[in-house]
Amino acid sequence: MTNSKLTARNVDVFYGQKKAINNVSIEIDNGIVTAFIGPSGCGKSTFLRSLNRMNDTIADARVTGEILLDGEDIYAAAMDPVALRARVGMVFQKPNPFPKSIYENIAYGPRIHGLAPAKADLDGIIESSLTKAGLWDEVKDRLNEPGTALSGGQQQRLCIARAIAVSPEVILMDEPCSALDPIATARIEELIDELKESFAIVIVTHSMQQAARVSQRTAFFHLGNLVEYGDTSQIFTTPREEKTKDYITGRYG
Ligand SMILES: Nc1ncnc2c1ncn2[C@@H]1O[C@H](COP(=O)(O)OP(=O)(O)OP(=O)(O)O)[C@@H](O)[C@H]1O
Repeated sequence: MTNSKLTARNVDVFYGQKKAINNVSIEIDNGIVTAFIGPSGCGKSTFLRSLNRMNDTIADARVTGEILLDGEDIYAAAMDPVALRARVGMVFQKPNPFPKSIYENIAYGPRIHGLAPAKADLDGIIESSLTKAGLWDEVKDRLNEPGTALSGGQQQRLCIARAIAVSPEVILMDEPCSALDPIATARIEELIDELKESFAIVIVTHSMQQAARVSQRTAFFHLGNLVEYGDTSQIFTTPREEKTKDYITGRYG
């Protein structure tokens, strides 16, 4: 019955003594885009990072509760965080290609994860990842040029191609369009819509218009709490909670 890819149960996240996420439980489904919205500082990015253990890289961050990927506890001792982050990939706010060629940006992941034993396999992964990210036609004749020489929107699509290259199951996107102009933003939004067929996608966004455009389900966070979670159309037309209503009508945030 359930199509749940990620399940969080009673998750708290602390930075030192400070609790940034309070008792969040949520199911994130396959085949759709889930948006996290809420005012600045409400914990959207913190919670997103707990879904692939990116918080492990922050010295005083601590996660309690349970997060399951296909029923498997991602915080279990047996879970390798590097392998986990290939399964649950991430795209950041600012495009961050490696200072290497377009080709090498994408080749890195498949190489370290042993996905491409021969050069032909790697070439195939590079082409298919760039194609899925909607960038192949623009870069196929310049794969040896630096990734950093691309436009901002192209760099972000390169970062999406890099995430796709290791065949993830989930892609987490933390405000992936905030550094992009409206045309590049529209291109990424179209891409997100196509990618949801193959991956569960979670996007943090400050833009309610963007959440309404790209997502099928929306989670509204406030002061570290998950206030309301439901179908995007319901959240934006008939929110159950007063706080959600205040936020979506622009009363605060
Ligand atoms: N590395 C950190 N160390 C200590 N506190 C942090 C750290 N990162 C975030 N916080 C705090 O945790 C809370 C949640 O921050 P977070 O960045 O997750 O919110 P957000 O909703 O994503 O905000 P924004 O929309 O502004 O990006 C805030 O009070 C923030 O100051």
